[in-house]
Amino acid sequence: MDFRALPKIELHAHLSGSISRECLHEIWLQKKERGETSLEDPLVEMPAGKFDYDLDTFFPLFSRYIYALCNDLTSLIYTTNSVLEDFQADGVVYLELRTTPRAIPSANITKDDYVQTVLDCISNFNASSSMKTNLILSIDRRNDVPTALQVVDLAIKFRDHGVVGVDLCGDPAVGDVSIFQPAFAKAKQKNLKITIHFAEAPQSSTAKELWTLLSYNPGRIGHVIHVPDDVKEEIIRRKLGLELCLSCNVHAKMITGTYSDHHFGWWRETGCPIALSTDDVGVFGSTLSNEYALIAEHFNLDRKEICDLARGAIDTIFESEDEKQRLREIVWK
Ligand SMILES: CNc1ncnc2c1ncn2[C@@H]1O[C@H](COP(=O)(O)O)[C@@H](O)[C@H]1O
Repeated sequence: MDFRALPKIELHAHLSGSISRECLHEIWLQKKERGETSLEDPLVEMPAGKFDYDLDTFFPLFSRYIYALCNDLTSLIYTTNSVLEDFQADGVVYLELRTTPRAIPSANITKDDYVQTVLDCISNFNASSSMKTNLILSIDRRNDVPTALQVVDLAIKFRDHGVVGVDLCGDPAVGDVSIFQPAFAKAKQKNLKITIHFAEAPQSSTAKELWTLLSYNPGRIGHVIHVPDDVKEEIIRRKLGLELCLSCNVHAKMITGTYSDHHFGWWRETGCPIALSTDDVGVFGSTLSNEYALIAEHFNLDRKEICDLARGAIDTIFESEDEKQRLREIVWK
């Protein structure tokens, strides 16, 4: 089966984590030539073939390196366009990209400018391509309440310009998620969709945390690894959309075992819509077409089952019935 040609839906991709190493290298070369960076070459910092980032080494990669390199308007535009091109080249027909609004004071960029710039790239790309992209704004678990509310306010401000929802992401070892209640309540009240990183690591999977997150009424949840039985029952009862990221979970050792041990096998039987997703293709190196190939190989899915899986994700997109209909016509049966 040609997994690249298979029309696919990607619902869990972090913008900064989706930038290819080649793209980071190009940015670095340009800055180096202009004497604007003392950072190490991305191809040395993140060597080709190295994907074994775990949760301890993964998050600092952004705060210490990728954000330091992509720190002006030119690099934000260049990397966003490159990410969009990469998803389209991989056969993605509908993309929900997510990003954490980031102010870059050294370049005079506010969070508002950041979101506006990413949306401009998306809107230009949408106008000239068959792939449709929407944006989700992420709250980071490290945020305080005012910062989280600011993310929701930006999502409200830009909702008619391509923002469809808000996300909760970031290092699962950090933060108390119960403080975000006002932010998610406001998002819900304004009819924004909600997706949440859910039970990613044992320390972020206490009953208290998971029931608190479910009380925010997410339409989808991501990763969904360390889930106790009563919470599983509730997820199935609500038929929540599940964003499952196979290679990320294996490379980062977030699951025990390997591909064939992934909880995709368990959730598959539950009737919850599943969107196979890449999470951070720039870091973990597995495109969405490769994720489908891995699922087919390790769970023995035939062509019809793969097409059904790809089609199933349509039900859980944060978009209109018209867009769902467009996708139902182009995703293979
Ligand atoms: C293991 N998977 C994950 N779990 C939790 N948060 C993740 C993540 N992968 C990425 N991020 C979040 O997304 C940011 C980078 O993209 P943006 O700058 O927002 O575009 C990271 O800093 C992290 O907060």
